[in-house]
Amino acid sequence: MSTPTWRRAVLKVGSALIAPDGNGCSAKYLLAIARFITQCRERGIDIVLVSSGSVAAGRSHFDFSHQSLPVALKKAMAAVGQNEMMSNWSRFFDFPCAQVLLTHGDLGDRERYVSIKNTIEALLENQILPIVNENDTVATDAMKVGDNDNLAAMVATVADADTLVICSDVDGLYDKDPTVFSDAKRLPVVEEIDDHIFSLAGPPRNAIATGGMRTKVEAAEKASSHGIDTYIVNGRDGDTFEQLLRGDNPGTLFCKHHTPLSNRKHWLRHTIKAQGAVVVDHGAAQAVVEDGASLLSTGITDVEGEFERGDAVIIREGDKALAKGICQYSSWELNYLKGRHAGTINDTVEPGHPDEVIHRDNLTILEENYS
Ligand SMILES: Nc1ncnc2c1ncn2[C@@H]1O[C@H](COP(=O)(O)OP(=O)(O)O)[C@@H](O)[C@H]1O
Ligand SMILES: N[C@@H](CCC(=O)OP(=O)(O)O)C(=O)O
Repeated sequence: MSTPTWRRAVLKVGSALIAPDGNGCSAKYLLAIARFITQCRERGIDIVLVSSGSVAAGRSHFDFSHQSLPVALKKAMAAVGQNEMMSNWSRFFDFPCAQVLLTHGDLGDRERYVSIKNTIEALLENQILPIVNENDTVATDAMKVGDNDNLAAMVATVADADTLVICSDVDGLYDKDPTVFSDAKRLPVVEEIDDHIFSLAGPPRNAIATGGMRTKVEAAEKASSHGIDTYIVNGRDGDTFEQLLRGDNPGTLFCKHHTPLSNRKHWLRHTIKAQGAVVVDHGAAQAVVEDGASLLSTGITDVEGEFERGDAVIIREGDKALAKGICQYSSWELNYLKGRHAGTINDTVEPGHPDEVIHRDNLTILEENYS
């Protein structure tokens, strides 16, 4: 029996595969995907499924035909459709499925992140298939991921997967949108995701889809920097899964980085959202980026936005975002402390509170080519 060399994979299935006609739940493409999931499990590969389709599944219960959906109605569709999407999946498996609904707010909070990690681990240990979606009912603009490609990459990180497979309605990333240009060519392998790769990725053409190719490349960037190989494949073509099971690449493979970021640095960089910024002078910028130092109050020239102790902020020099980290002081405290000598902090704000505004262990560099 041939086997891909995966240990644990996250499989993302887009709305177009759940509801090829734009609403309801169909078995048309899911049968082959479910078979693939079962075959992977039989080969000892753990699978976590990230499934879109709750809005499309719930759409048929509402008398609404306009193109643009009011937010409350979309959430209502997701609430009723989530149930149907879950039972649609369950009927293909003779093992139990678990519903896991997440928001960016959950993944961005370290305590909840660890709780999600432990829950997924416990489900997998007990041969239960976790089926993840965004919790659309509660997700607001401030706390949502917004698309399931990026959510799948975050789930791959939290689940400690080595492979992410994004199943869509195209064969992979092309040099231009193949649904518009008949001469578009597929890129079988992407070694490095740079601005050129992002420039190829366009929006979706399908009214029920959310992200298009752009969010898939964003997901691949998040995953590969965590040491996770990412495939974009065509979930409409049953042969895709035969090829994957043989260890072949039927779509586009985005290769993992060989020196991935640690779990914590990756979470800081790709999961937690910055609530504000601290602007620093040249000396502080050099110390943080080149010498790996913590950020002290002396080098801070300005504070932007309102944030609490423990929030993530961007460290900027002028317009350049240099780093992101967890700030040990609130914005109002920093407005008082900026430019002051670090040694005075304990006395002026709170005795015993650390001198570092952002400790180097809680900081990730965004601008590697600083000079
Ligand atoms: N360079 C590209 N290569 C492939 N597809 C592209 C590209 N640019 C834009 N697209 C569009 O992205 C779509 C896939 O994204 P989307 O519709 O959001 O799928 P899903 O519902 O699976 O998330 C394709 O059908 C295609 O129209
Ligand atoms: N959470 C939404 C899915 C959002 C989404 O990213 O959809 P898609 O672009 O089809 O993967 C739903 O279940 O309908």
